[in-house]
Amino acid sequence: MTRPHHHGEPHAHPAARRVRARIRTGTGTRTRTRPPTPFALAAPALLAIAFLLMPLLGILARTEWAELGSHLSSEGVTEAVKLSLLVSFCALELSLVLGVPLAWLLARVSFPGKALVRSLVLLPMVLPPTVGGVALLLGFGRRGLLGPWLEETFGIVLPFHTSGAVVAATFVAMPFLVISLEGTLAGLRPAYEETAASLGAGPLRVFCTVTLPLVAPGLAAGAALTWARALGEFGATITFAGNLPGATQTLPLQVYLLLQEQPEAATSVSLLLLAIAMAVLVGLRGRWAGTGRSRATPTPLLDEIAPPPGTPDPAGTKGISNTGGSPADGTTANGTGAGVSTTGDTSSPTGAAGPTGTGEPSGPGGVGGGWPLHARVTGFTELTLDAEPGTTVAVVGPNGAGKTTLLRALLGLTPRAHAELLLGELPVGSLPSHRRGVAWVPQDGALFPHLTALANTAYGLRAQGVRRTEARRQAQAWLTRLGVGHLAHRRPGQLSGGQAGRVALARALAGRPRLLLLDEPLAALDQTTRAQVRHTLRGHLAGFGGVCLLVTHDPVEAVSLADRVLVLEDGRAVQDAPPTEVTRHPRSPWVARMLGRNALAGTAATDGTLALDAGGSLVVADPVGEGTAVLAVIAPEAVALHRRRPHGSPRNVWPGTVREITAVGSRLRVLVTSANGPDLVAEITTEAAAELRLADGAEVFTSVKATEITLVER
Ligand SMILES: Nc1ncnc2c1ncn2[C@@H]1O[C@H](COP(=O)(O)OP(=O)(O)OP(=O)(O)O)[C@@H](O)[C@H]1O
Repeated sequence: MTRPHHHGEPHAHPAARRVRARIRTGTGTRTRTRPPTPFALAAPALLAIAFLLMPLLGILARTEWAELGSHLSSEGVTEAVKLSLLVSFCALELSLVLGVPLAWLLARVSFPGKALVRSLVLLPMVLPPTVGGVALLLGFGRRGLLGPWLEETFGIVLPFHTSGAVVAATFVAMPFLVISLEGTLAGLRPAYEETAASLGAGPLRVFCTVTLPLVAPGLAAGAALTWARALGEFGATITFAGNLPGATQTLPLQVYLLLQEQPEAATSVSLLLLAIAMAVLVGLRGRWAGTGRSRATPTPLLDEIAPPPGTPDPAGTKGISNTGGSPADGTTANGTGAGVSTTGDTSSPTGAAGPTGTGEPSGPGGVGGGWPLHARVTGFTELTLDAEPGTTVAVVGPNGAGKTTLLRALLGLTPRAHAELLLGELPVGSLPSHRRGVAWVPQDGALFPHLTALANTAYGLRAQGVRRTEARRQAQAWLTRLGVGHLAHRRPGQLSGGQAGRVALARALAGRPRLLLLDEPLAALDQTTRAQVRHTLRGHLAGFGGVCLLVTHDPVEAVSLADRVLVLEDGRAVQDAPPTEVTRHPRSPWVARMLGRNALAGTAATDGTLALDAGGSLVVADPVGEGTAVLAVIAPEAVALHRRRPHGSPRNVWPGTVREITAVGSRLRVLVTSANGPDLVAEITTEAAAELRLADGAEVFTSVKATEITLVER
């Protein structure tokens, strides 16, 4: 073998060996040769490391280890330690109280001057702390802007008081918390919070039960860093709060003092602060600035099979993950509440109780007790939609047609379209999303990763004020009904995609919505599984008493699950009809093709033929009025293929080339493109294909009988 080998060459240059990186891959470890590091970069980089290391080594070298104990236990130092702990923890608390809402504001709310506010947050990080101290004096000092008012109204004098040290430490340390948390919040998938709102949770509840637990690891990292920074604060403290033993003389100030009187003791205290700072940094391992790290990997919805090996951990358990958060149970907040309210409530989705009034999962025909839908949507998507209770409407259309925009408009989650929405007698279009009673199951389910399947399912009921035990009982019943009752205590990360999908559906239905929005519930499934799950889903939808809108790209799903198919194109409804009607008379080339039909757009000509928009003409059996714009729909089975030009009755015949052959069950679909005629898909038997010796690139003729062409007015 002549290939140069990389392992263990006896004569390889050591430097060359050094620059080889071992790369871990899914299948093992392989070596790759990196370009050598330029000396001009490596040398100053090493110098920088030495520069940073030297002072630390200095402390270690000069520490009198034998005296360390006595230095650290001296009265002044222990007093300073206590004070430092008090000040740093108070500063952390204040930073949390003020900084968490500020981070949320920066991450979630658009307002003018946001960039300026962000700069203001960052300012204490770059400002010399002594300048910060001066600024604090001028703001909160006795002769500052706010100082006299604080003193007169509350009797608070910050300088020379421990509270002053807390203010100084908060001023310099809080930015670390805000920046860290803002990054984590910005990386959180909005689907979790949006789904929580669609289940009836108000913004504060969503923040406390979904947002905070999901960003807990990022928050903890930011808090640790903030605390460490507050503990080490010196410049602003001494300038603003003074150096008063027992009141404001914290550890860093003590170090400064000791340096003049007792340098060895100063070294010992410095070592203590250094050890604490190092411990915090090692504990965080660079996690604090982790923008976007708290993303949980979405799980495919309604997938019956386990995710394939190598699928990223759905719980997002690596790095700063969502699962590391405190297990805030979505069912613990909120007190007694309204329970299941019934009539007259125009603002709460709890009006949608089941006919039994118990909110118990009911059999087919009864979850919502019947909520007809009337929606008038304006904006990017423009349409009017009316549907009787229990109707499932499949929303189909090409990419970018406005399907998601329609769903988000009905949820009140997009400024791009507005929906006047009437559910039963209730106008909900002007209500915030959590008060509409519109449940949404996004494509990946968006189960809250920090809650069990049971708590996920109970979430909507709890948000609507149902008591904890009752909510859990109903949630368990829903899970059981959807065949996942035995998985109630598992977290989403421990569920297969299909199981997670069922839980997501149970969660949406348990919240007793008046309108159910499903976004491609079967998209992630393989064909066989899809058929099984479609059957199950049909059963569950039959039991839903509201209207269900189901976005799909799958024609079989649209036709088999829905009572109506709404075809969207460019934000407009081009057809809204029962599946049989859409299949027989598709009103747009796109939907015809989606349903496996050939669709040729054209205009009726004087001689009874059809002038095709793409060029050429078509002989039809039943001509329509001259000038009428129509769509000629041709089933693939009606397209015949020939090796030689067919003779005989007047037929539509075009020469073409075979471009693609795909198997559909036991038959073959053949795409034939033509320079002088339309591109057509023909469906033929495998025997016929063999007889014609069809292969990619084969020259053939396509023919269509005039009687096989259905004309649909456009
Ligand atoms: N936030 C946004 N700002 C501006 N344009 C947007 C925004 N979201 C979507 N669009 C645009 O609006 C149109 C409709 O988008 P929408 O997501 O509703 O389509 P869709 O039918 O759901 O498509 P797909 O099948 O690809 O999911 C697209 O042209 C899209 O580029």
